[in-house]
Amino acid sequence: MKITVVGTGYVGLVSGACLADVGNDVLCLDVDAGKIRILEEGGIPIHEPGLLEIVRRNVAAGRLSFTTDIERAVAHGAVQFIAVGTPPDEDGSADLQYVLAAARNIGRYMDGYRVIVDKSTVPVGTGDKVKAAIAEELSKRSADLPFSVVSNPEFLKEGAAVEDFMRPDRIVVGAEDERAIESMRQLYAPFQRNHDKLVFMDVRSAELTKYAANAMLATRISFMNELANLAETLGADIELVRQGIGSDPRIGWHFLYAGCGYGGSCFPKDVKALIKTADEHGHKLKVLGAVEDANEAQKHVLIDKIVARFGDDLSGRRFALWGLAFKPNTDDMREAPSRVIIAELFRRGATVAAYDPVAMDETRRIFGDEARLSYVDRPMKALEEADALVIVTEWKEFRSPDFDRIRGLLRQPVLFDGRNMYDPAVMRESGLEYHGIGRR
Ligand SMILES: NC(=O)C1=CN([C@@H]2O[C@H](COP(=O)(O)OP(=O)(O)OC[C@H]3O[C@@H](n4cnc5c(N)ncnc54)[C@H](O)[C@@H]3O)[C@@H](O)[C@H]2O)C=CC1
Ligand SMILES: O=C(O)[C@H]1O[C@H](OP(=O)(O)OP(=O)(O)OC[C@H]2O[C@@H](n3ccc(=O)[nH]c3=O)[C@H](O)[C@@H]2O)[C@H](O)[C@@H](O)[C@@H]1O
Repeated sequence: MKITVVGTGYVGLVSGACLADVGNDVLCLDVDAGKIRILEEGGIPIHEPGLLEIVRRNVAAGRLSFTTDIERAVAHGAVQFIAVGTPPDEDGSADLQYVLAAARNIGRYMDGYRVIVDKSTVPVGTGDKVKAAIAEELSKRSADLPFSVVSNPEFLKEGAAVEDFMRPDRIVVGAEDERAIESMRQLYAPFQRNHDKLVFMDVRSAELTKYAANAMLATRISFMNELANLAETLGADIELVRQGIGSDPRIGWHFLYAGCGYGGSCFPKDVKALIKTADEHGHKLKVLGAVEDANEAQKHVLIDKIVARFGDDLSGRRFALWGLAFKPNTDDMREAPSRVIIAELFRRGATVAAYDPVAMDETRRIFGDEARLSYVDRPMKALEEADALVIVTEWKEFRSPDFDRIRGLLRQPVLFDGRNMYDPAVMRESGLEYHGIGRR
């Protein structure tokens, strides 16, 4: 099938590469010429495990190419995926300018039937706006061409995006005409060979399904974070509580880890956007409001612990920080808890020596020439002359460090673990003063 993907970010590039990998002829369009240049030179603009190999393989096979030429991109695909950003506007609502610009471009240049598939996360009703934008462009040039608008929200996780796209739990499709339903069935056939994963519904329900999924996951995390803080006060251990409830299949094991708050490009913005949509329609989503507040507070939990241990004035103190990205296996720093922690340490006069396997360049871009922040190329180097170690992201390489060395290198053997990576009993035996989230 000939497919165009508009937007070569996390979702667009992964979708385009994976759709090419099953034999489709995919053209990816981006307005960011810098990104297209990187792709044309054989690189990828993001860190995503497995993605570079799949991109190179399909480019070499002639099934995947890149362009900034809008007209060519619209001419190429019978199916046009829209996978552009929907960042939060000032009031928390999703900013649809990129989605609607992509839709207008399609309306401006299409020359025959097109299925326009929205993969961006968009508020309920956006399908209608996309339809209207395309129709308006068609009418401007008096073209009477048929098209269908489909909602096909994406559920991939950064850091596991290729695997998630290739082996989805479900494929949600909001489509309201037979021609579009048939196209989507054909397109996704290679991804559901062992059982039917396609869930068809109307466009509005599909749009809401995406927000419901992210909001539910964010709710679980905030719930566990609040319980962790309570457990700590009560002398209980949240990790044991997690094991005690996760085995109930009605609750399940996933997304029950307490930590120093959720970040990333989606949970924070999607929770806000859903609250805003509800507000606009006279509904107050009380639970989600609390989920958001709890998460904002949770991003300060490590700072509260540091202040309780070292005092509010941290001038002259230096902290080693392991993990900058909002989660492991990505260089994405959007809404990363590390940003709040670094800023709060600076505010109190401290300096930071940071290590992250892949997100240091991105951090440099954000903090610029900041003298109080230094970067090291190995985790242990961060510990030299540091008053304590603060772990913010649970990269695999932090799982089993040499604790004796950590104790030996730090000025004081204090460890703040924002992701509950270690067993407090083992830490005590190692002579480290351990501060986890909700541990005893
Ligand atoms: N990042 C993630 O893990 C997931 C994101 N989503 C959703 O998917 C959407 C895209 O997210 P990301 O891939 O993270 O965004 P991103 O910001 O990484 O990439 C978006 C890309 O679209 C390009 N773009 C903007 N306007 C364009 C236009 N008119 N024509 C062509 N290209 C254009 C930008 O230059 C950029 O490269 C968002 O709505 C997001 O909520 C959904 C599931 C997972
Ligand atoms: O819409 C999206 O963009 C995506 O958002 C999330 O994916 P992502 O943000 O890439 O990463 P997650 O693994 O969900 O982690 C999000 C945040 O929650 C935190 N988290 C996750 C799980 C957990 O148990 N505890 C916890 O604090 C992580 O540290 C991270 O900061 C969803 O998991 C995807 O299904 C969805 O497609």
